[in-house]
Amino acid sequence: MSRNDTRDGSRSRPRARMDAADGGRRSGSPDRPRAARGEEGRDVRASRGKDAARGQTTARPYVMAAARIEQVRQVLGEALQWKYPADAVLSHWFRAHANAGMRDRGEIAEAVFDVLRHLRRYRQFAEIGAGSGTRRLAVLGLASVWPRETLDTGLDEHERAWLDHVLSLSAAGLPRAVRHSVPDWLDERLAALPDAESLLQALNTPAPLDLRINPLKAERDALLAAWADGPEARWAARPTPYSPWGIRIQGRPPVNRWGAFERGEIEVQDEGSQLLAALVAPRRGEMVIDYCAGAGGKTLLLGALMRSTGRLYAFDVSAARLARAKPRFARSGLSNIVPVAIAERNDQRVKRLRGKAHRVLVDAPCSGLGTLRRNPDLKWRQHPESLAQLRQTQAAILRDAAACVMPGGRLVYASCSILPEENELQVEAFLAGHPEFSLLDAGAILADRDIRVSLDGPYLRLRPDVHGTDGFFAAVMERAKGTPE
Ligand SMILES: C[S@@+](CC[C@H](N)C(=O)[O-])C[C@H]1O[C@@H](n2cnc3c(N)ncnc32)[C@H](O)[C@@H]1O
Repeated sequence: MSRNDTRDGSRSRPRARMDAADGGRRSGSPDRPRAARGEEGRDVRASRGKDAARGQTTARPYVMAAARIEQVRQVLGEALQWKYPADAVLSHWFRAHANAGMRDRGEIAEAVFDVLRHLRRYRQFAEIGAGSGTRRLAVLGLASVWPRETLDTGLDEHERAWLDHVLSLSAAGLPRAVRHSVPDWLDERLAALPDAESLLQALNTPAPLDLRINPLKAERDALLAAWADGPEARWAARPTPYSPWGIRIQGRPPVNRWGAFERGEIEVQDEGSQLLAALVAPRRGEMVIDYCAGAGGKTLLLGALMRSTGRLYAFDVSAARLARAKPRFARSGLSNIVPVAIAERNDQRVKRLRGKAHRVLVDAPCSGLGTLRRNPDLKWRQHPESLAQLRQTQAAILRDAAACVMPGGRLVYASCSILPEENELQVEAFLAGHPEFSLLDAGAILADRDIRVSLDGPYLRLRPDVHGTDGFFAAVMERAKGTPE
């Protein structure tokens, strides 16, 4: 990892969550690197549950628990500097510690992400007590991963007393921003949303792993039936509630080593992202532009919905991200995708497509705050100034992308943010300046595909507490027929 590069491709301090949308960002191209998600190992939580159910504790010698606390402390020491996304820090650490086994990686990643999720509350706890605060954070993170008996073997008697004390404290009396561990500026914004408390709680709960079948190569029921009789059965795969292509599994299996993944029959993708492609509703033979294609998460489903016909441009300013999409495109069997690395403004290839596309998707670079279940560090890495910068970028991209839509064609603006300033307010400002576009009802478009999502108004607004997906927003706009390009 170069010291100047962040996951979102920006330099130095991250400005945006560029690719947060798919359960994986970094999650195929999962949301988070495999190692960081602990995918290579057993499911730590499931395994812990089994131990607990048997009334056993995992007998690890002192040296093992002490070493693990130190490992988590080291990773936290780097991650809490906020120079890089947490998953990049973990990947880097794992590369430097190649002897760390699969279970080690899973436990370290889980403890680190737990700390990032509850950082503000844990920091209050860590203030009480002596010694390294980062070590105490590591202990709190591991307390969510290990049985207490195991953890105690790595602690001295003062630490044990401290842990007894902080674990006995009730969070009920704490201010909401501390209780749910969010910065004040974010708490203020989220407070303006309906049911803020339940949203905050859901954003702090780790997400399940969502997969998507490739409709060109697989059929969901057949795949689920095959898995029910195979080694995959332990992951309790089941259909997602809304997406006709989605499969939800419990735990973190090494999906990218499964035959179905290698054959291009499945991808990792949050159900919300899948619904977004359904909303674009591309048809066979059309010309479609995925304007911010990134590593191709949505492009893949769009291409499959077009049955690999027509032309699907995958644009992005980041050639590196498009390069990461190429193996996914190859696995998928799609032959209608044309990846193009474009310039940020005034790109000649974009200009040549003025007024020509049936559908244009803008999956905008955004704060990614709808994906906090998977990327809890984003709430500490974003700030009001970075949001202001993002808003300008989003508005500029929307304007440029809109010019490519043909009269009678559709423009879909989407983000994996839950903040109105990146969503509804962007769309309203765009519509105010572009009277040739009008808003369509997202729920009705999904209903045409037999996807029934309860929505309040014309937008697709998904929330983890209501829909069980990451937080997503999308607006569908249609360009009036007969309007000049
Ligand atoms: C949210 S991510 C896209 C995720 C992707 N659609 C997926 O499903 O995997 C936003 C993307 O916008 C790209 N981007 C940023 N500025 C852009 C611009 N001016 N034009 C096109 N793409 C841009 C970023 O490089 C990033 O890959």
